[in-house]
Amino acid sequence: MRAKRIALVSIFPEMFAALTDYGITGRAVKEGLLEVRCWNPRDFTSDRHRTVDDRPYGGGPGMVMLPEPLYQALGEARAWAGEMGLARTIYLSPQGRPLDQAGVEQLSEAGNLVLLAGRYEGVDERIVDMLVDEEWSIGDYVLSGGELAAMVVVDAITRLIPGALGHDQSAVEDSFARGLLDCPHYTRPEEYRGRAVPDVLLSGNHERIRRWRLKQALTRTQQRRPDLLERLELDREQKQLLEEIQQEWKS
Ligand SMILES: Nc1nonc1C(=O)NC1CCNCC1
Repeated sequence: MRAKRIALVSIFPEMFAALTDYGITGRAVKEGLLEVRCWNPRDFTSDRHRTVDDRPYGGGPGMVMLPEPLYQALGEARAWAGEMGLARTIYLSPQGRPLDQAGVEQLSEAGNLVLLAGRYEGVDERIVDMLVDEEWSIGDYVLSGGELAAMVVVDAITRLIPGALGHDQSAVEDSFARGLLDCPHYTRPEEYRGRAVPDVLLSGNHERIRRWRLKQALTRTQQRRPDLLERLELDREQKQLLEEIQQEWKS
C-alpha cells in the first residue's frame, strides 16, 4: 500500500520530530506507512533577515504572516503531496471546523494532505482564499502556533492507517471510534496501595469482561458527556446496559 503523504508548512520544522521520532507515528514513518515532510516559509524569503511576517493593515496588535513565502512553500508542498492526484490543503485555526473522530475519519479518507501551521496573529487571508481547501480547529482555545494542532491531526489520522497500530490493538476498538468514552484500565499489581483490580477483569471470562467494559464506557459517557450519547444510535445491548445503569442510579 502506498505511503500516506502529509506535507507540513511551518517556520518551526524541528517541532515535527515529535511525530517522526516517537511512538506509533514514528513507527509508521519507519515502516513506510506514512511520509511526513516540512516546508519552511523562511526558505522562500529573499531578504537578509528571512522575514516571514509584517504588521497588520488597519493596525492592531501582533504580526501577520506574509503571503509570498507561504505561497511558494505551499506550492512546493502541494506538488509533493499531490503527486498522486489532488492533495487537500488544510489550515489549522480556531476559526476552523471543530475536529472530532468523525472529522479525523473524513480527513483520513481524503488521501494526501497539506497542513498549514500558522504563527503570529495568523496568515494573510488571501493565502486562505487562494490555496486553503478547509480550515479545521482542534479546540476552542488559542495556541501560539498551528504546529501542535497539525501534529494532533497527523497523530489521529495515522492511527487509522491499516497496520499502523500494533497487531494487538485496533482503532475500531477505540471507544471514541464507537462514540463512547473509554473504560477504566488496570495492570499489575493486582493490589496496589490497598486498591484491588475489579474481580471481573481477573475472571478470564472474556464475554463478562467485554460487557463490563462496555457498561463502564456507557456509565462514564452518561455521567461526563451525555451530549455524546444523544448523538449515538445505541444498539440493543447498549440500550439494555444503559437501562441497567439508570436503574442502579435510582436505587
Ligand atoms: N485552536 C486551534 N486549532 O487549530 N489551531 C489553533 C490555534 O489556536 N492556532 C493559533 C491561533 C493564533 N495564531 C497562532 C495559531
